Amino acid sequence: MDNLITIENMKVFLVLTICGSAILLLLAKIWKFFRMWQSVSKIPGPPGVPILGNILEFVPGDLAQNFRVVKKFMKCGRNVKAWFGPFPIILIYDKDDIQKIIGTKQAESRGPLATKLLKEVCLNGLFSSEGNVWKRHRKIVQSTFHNNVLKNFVDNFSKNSLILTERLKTVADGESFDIFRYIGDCTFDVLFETAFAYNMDIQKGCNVSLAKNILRINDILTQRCTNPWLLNDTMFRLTKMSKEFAQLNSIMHGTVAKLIEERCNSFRESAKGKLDVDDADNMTKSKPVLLDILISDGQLSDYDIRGELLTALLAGTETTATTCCYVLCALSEHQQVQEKVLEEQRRIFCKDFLRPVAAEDVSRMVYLEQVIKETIRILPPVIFVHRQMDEDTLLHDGCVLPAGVFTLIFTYGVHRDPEAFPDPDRFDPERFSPENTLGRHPYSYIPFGAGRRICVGYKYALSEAKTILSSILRRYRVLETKGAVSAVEDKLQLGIITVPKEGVYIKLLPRETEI
Ligand code: HEM
Repeated sequence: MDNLITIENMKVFLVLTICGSAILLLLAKIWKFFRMWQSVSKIPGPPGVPILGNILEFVPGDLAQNFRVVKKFMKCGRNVKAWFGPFPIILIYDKDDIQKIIGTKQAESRGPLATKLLKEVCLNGLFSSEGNVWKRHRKIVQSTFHNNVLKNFVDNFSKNSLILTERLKTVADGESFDIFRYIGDCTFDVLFETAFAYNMDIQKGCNVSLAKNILRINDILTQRCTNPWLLNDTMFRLTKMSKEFAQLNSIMHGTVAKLIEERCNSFRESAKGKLDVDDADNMTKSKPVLLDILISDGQLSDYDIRGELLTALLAGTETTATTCCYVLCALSEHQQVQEKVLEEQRRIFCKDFLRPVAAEDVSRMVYLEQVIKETIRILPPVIFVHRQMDEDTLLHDGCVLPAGVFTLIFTYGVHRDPEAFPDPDRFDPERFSPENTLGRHPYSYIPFGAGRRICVGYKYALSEAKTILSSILRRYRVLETKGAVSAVEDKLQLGIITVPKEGVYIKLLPRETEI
């Protein structure tokens, strides 16, 4: 009997303990949510409806409309909150707060959501890794983008740009056409050659489906990132897109793994030693591609190398193509700027005006670089830099950004700050002249992000964009289109990359036909 009572008591005790712990856990969660809610509520934001918050303002699938909605939110303050049901999103535009958020050591994390979404494609690549894995990879990958390596790539940028200018002959008749398709193919060929030493020849009509796959993967990732329902794995698995994504991803991984294996075998057979990127002479002689340096470094497994190169494919093709398209669009509206770019090109190329771009030419294209910088101030190819803080952060207005909250630094808004850029809607490349750049707040211009996770490929991107644009502009004149920039701006998409779904339309004429 005594035993029975003890067992009964034990059962009751156990049930009470479990229930008590569950209640305590629930109370702790409610308390944490309440504290977060209290802090977030003090941040200005658009009025929402009870429970759903601002979710109804967004139209699923209409990324251009959603971009307009976020632009409207900017009117609420320098930092803005929006509620997606019980989940807040904080949009940060204030440059001092950005400095606190991405300029600090604890701001290395893009958070679990972004990491999870990108991991399937990018594995442990820089985009989707965190903590010590990211630190180790960043050091290695950064060395592959050394100046001694990049300067060898200009010949490749130039070779592919010349193929591009040949292709443009068929459409340069003064009629409007979508330039994105042409430049996009060029940036794919460039990346496959400079990363894998593999000639995809997408511009010549080969492997076109591979390029399409990569664009579609980016597109599906964008849809998931911007549609709260699709962020959930179970909901996503119920869609047709999920199967398509798995199929495309597996094809892309298979192709990239094969390219890596082939290059690894030939590299290891040739028994080349470790490539020292600081040794300029050796780099000029051996002309390594990104993959060679990763293999020779020996610290990353083939699996990790695959992740890094897939990341480069995703991060470094559409972004650079978009940049070039936006510049051509800006030049179509600002003819006097186009003329000034051409004057610089005449000074650099003189009598041999149509020769290929060489590495030394790129650093002399100072005004073209100003034009690129001003274009991606007004039309940034990547509009968000995403972070999730480990600790609470005090913002400039006394509000608190709670740890763990989904935080988006809205590049588009940052670049329209009249304190840093007076009359911010006006296109003026002089803003980036050496004198005018002096003293500007370091976090007021962030097309490539900032801080420890700043874009690892930004010098590569600028050098490639200058080569492509120089090759086009010396052969073709971009015809005037009034209001071209605002037409593109109106169709920018709220996605990973902003390029309008319908493309970027310009009109070209060969320069030799000009009177
Ligand atoms: C104009 C073209 C480009 C733009 C506008 C751009 C923009 C960006 C931005 C905004 C970020 C996020 C930075 C942050 O979180 O602070 C980023 C990250 C990154 N970009 Fe780029 N990018 C461009 C070209 C490239 C190219 C050509 C490559 C490589 C070939 C590349 C590779 C990467 C990688 C690997 C990261 C992740 C860095 C990390 O988390 O450590 N990007 N880029």
